[in-house]
Amino acid sequence: MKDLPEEWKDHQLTVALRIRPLNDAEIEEGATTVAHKIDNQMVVLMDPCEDADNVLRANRSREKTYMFDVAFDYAATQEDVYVATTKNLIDGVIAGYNATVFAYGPTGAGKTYTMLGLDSEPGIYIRTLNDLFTAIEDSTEDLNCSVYMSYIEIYNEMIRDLLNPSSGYLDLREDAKGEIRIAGITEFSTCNAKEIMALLTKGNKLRTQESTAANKTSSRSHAILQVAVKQKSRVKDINEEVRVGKLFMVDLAGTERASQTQNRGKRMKEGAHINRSLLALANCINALSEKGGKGAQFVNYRDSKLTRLLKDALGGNSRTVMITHISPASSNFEESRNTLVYADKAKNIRNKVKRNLMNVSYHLAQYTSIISDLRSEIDRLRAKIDQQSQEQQKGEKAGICDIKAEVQEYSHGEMALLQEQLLSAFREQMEIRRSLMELENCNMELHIDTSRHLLTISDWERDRARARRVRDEVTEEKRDRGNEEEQESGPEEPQYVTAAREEIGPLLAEQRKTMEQKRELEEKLLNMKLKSSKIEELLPKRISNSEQRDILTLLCKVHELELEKTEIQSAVLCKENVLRTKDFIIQRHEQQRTLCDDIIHQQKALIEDQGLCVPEELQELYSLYFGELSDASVDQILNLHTFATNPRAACAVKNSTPVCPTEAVSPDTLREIVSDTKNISVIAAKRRSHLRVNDSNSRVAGVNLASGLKSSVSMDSLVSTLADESAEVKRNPPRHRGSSQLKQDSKRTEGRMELPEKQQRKKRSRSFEASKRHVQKPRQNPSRHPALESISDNRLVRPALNMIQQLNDGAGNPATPPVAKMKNNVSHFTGEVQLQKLEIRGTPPSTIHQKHSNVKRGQAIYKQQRGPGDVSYPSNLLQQPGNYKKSTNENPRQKGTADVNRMNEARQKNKHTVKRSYV
Ligand SMILES: Nc1ncnc2c1ncn2[C@@H]1O[C@H](COP(=O)(O)OP(=O)(O)OP(=O)(O)O)[C@@H](O)[C@H]1O
Repeated sequence: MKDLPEEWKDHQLTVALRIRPLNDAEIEEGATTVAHKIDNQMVVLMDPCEDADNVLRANRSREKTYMFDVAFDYAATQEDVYVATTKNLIDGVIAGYNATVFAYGPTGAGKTYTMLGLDSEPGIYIRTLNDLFTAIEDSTEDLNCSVYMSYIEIYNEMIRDLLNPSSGYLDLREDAKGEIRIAGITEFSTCNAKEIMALLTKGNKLRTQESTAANKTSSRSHAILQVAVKQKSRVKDINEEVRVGKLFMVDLAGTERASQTQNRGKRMKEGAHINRSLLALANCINALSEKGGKGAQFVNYRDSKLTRLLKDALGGNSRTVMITHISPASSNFEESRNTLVYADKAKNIRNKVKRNLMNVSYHLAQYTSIISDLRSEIDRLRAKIDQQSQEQQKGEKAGICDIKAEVQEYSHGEMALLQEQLLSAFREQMEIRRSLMELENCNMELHIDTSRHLLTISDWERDRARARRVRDEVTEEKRDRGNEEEQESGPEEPQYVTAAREEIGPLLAEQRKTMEQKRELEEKLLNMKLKSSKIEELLPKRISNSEQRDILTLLCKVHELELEKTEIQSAVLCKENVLRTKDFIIQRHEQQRTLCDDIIHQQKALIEDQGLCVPEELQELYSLYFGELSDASVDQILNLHTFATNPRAACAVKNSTPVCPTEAVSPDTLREIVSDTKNISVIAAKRRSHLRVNDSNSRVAGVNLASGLKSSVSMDSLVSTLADESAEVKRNPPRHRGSSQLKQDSKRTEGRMELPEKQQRKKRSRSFEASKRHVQKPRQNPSRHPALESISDNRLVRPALNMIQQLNDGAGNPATPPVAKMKNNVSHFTGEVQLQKLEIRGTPPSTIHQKHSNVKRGQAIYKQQRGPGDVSYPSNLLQQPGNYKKSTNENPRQKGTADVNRMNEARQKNKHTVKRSYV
């Protein structure tokens, strides 16, 4: 599958600037040109108030230069703008990436002109669609491609389908993956550019446009044209990959000042909505530019439907181009300056773009049903084979004449036809099963969404009830004191709760729809099963020769292999879930640990600044902490972890076997690892000695260190399993060993590794490696599990088809008995499946334990520092731990992010202090 260059994926928002020509009204009012393009990237904006005769040029600073990715002025044609901004997004969309182009700027600055254009000068919409279809036609890849188009407008914060206006106002919904969707939107599937143009024209006629003083054809809404290119392989397969690239083209309404547009009544209300949503957009741009797309600055997309819809385009998975528009006129100086400031900020936004590859995902519960179906199918086929063999034996006794007749009756061609029919019935069944699973997935997502909304509402209701209770109590008290005051009304329902209430209805309707579709598919599956059993009945009643029996056996085998594959996929899915959870835990621990580190560093600086004397026990903890958390120690532990997860390297060390230089772990690395192993043993021994000291001496501040160090004990056991040498270190805790001693130990180990008496183990280790290498195929997509990667190579029906192909090929070739060849294939295939099983391994929990122990230790030190001493801490420092433990009133959906944000913010605030003291 064709991929795009790396720079495409880590993408900085492309910002273009277009200065339109002065219009008649501006010329009439005597406006001068204040915005000039200097070169292809630079523009200058001059303040019209500047006095040209002032030789000292006191206002010089008001002449401001801006740099953009590309700049156009009145001389630029529509084609120039399209080629420089949008044309090169098309390849990406076809390759399965998202892209967005949006026109931004004040009213009358030329946004609609750029996006839609005129009949004689078509804009970006039409040019892009034309080129998109041409590119699809020219594509040489063997893919089934379909193009879907939708066109909506956001008018007064309401979404209207421009291709199906009768559908009323539509709702926004966030799916389980956090993607924003428009519920009930009409997506037209088209196969030619003409059709899509007709749809576009139809939609444009429906877009809300009015005349204002600033623009005769002012767009009163934001229009979003979405084109999705969906491609899948022509070969049907349960592991089939679907590639979906989406292109959003957005023509925003323009910012406007009531004085400038002279709007009243309805127009003014529209203007207020437009300004509000554009303000939300500007806020998002501000927040995103400050964090450069990476930091922890909270970006509030929820403030308007526009920002919710543009969430991916601004801060997510999309390559985005912003075409900013300004008027060159002096009368529009203020608008132009504001627009340029935002456009300048937007340049800092960074997006990570990833290909939208949807491996047809399977729901876990569905696996169970498929597995049991396949099992019963196998049992049935086996029973049939047994029965046929018995009958054959009887038949042999009955007489050879009957068999001959049957053989003639079922000629070779007929048998092949029956096989083909059986296999295609089986394929169709798998297809239906896949659709069923997709529906099940979809249903599950809808269910999760509904539950989440219900949770949001119930949380809010609970908070409101609590607030009401408190208010009632206060009112009661006031009344008792004779203070009769007007009763306050309760808090207003927040927007996200109202949105949740609104979204529940459509979600339930959607669920009913998917259930109905599921029922229909189940019926179809039942019919398919009946059909295949009828085909089987057509097979010869009595197996007349071994070839026929082998064909049945092979059919059985195909089912068995399918079953194994399904089981493997199911296991992978489970494992991925577990890994995802582990990742999350690690991430949380990492953040907590960093926070603890910062606090400890600050507290230590404070103690040192104030010249306080630290209890010996705390001092010991400090040295242990700084020693262990130094980068070197962590690297060693990580190395050890890598090493421990590599069975071959572990085996080599255990057996002191030299490793072949061509193999994955070089002797150097191995030596380092052995030395690391020993260093870690030393650390572990130190820990134990501290543990003993703490057990006997302390419990002073109620710090249960033992619990914090539990994981280090498990680390010890890991070390002892890996290297025999560590046992020696354990018996004799090397408290006084220096680094030179460690080096000697390491050399000794090296020497031992050269000993020849472990030849046999070495051989075993090599043969294991050979089998492993066979499994380790190059990874196409690093985000996928390697096992899944290799499974997708073994397509469902391909082995069966190959076998039949071989049967046909080998028919006329006496040198290659077809069935024997097929058997070979089957056993090879079975071997592959077994090796795939070997590939699926869990992640040893040592990483999590290690991080967990670091966090615990950080917390222990923190507690000791905060103990009953009389040190006065700065208030921001005292707030931190409380902050991240405290439960918040935020929307539960945002709670996790809010916690993380708070922690990062706290870290950010304290960073420079830490640097001053320690770096
Ligand atoms: N580059 C250009 N060359 C020639 N005419 C232009 C150019 N840009 C804009 N115009 C003209 O200026 C007028 C206003 O442009 P347009 O309607 O595109 O503005 P807009 O930014 O979309 O405004 P609004 O936000 O109010 O919808 C139109 O008559 C348009 O034809």
